[in-house]
Amino acid sequence: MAVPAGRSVVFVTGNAKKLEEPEYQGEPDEISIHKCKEAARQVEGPVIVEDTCLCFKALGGMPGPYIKWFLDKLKAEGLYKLLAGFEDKSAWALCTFAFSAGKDEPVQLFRGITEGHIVEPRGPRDFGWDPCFQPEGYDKTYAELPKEVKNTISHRYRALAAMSEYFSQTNNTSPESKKKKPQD
Ligand SMILES: O=c1nc[nH]c2c1ncn2[C@H]1C[C@H](O)[C@@H](COP(=O)(O)OP(=O)(O)OP(=O)(O)O)O1
Ligand SMILES: [Mg+2]
Repeated sequence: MAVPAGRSVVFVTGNAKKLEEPEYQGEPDEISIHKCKEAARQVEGPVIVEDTCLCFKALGGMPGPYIKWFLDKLKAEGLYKLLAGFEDKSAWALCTFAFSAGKDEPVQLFRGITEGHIVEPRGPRDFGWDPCFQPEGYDKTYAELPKEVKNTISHRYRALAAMSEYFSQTNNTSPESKKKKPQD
């Protein structure tokens, strides 16, 4: 039976988790902005959120922000197999930090990208898609690289560096921090 024109359909559930569950969809920037605004609204104060995408060149950037669900269903092996029909195995990891000083304040984005290739999974399975991502210039996957190395080249490190650069500049321009700045 059709829904009469102009009437909306009410989703009835006693389970709040079902309403919370859907993750935002869209372009990575949009998702981060939305996620950050929602967090600032709920926290009613300054917030930082982060979103990570894994983008396959041959698939026009997909799975991108949907990587969590692809990984959940396909595991690292399946992500590699997804590219079986393509010669181009290149990919990039994108990390976006989003900061807002509070609800009704603008959202500032900080991005970090690491280029690489999708390979047959190698190394420990303790973090997400690390076993199937091999960063450019290395013959090891993120999972095989020591954490100290991953942490100097990763998408997240680069986004974090951009964010700390922003905050150090902001602090340097405030009169308070100028006073505290050590003499050089
Ligand atoms: O460096 C990484 N190396 C390997 N895997 C990674 C990395 N960073 C995130 N990941 C995984 C976690 C999740 O399966 C997906 C991103 O999803 P993403 O929405 O950003 O994270 P999430 O939903 O787990 O946490 P949040 O509550 O902050 O959204 O990629
Ligand atoms: Mg998420």
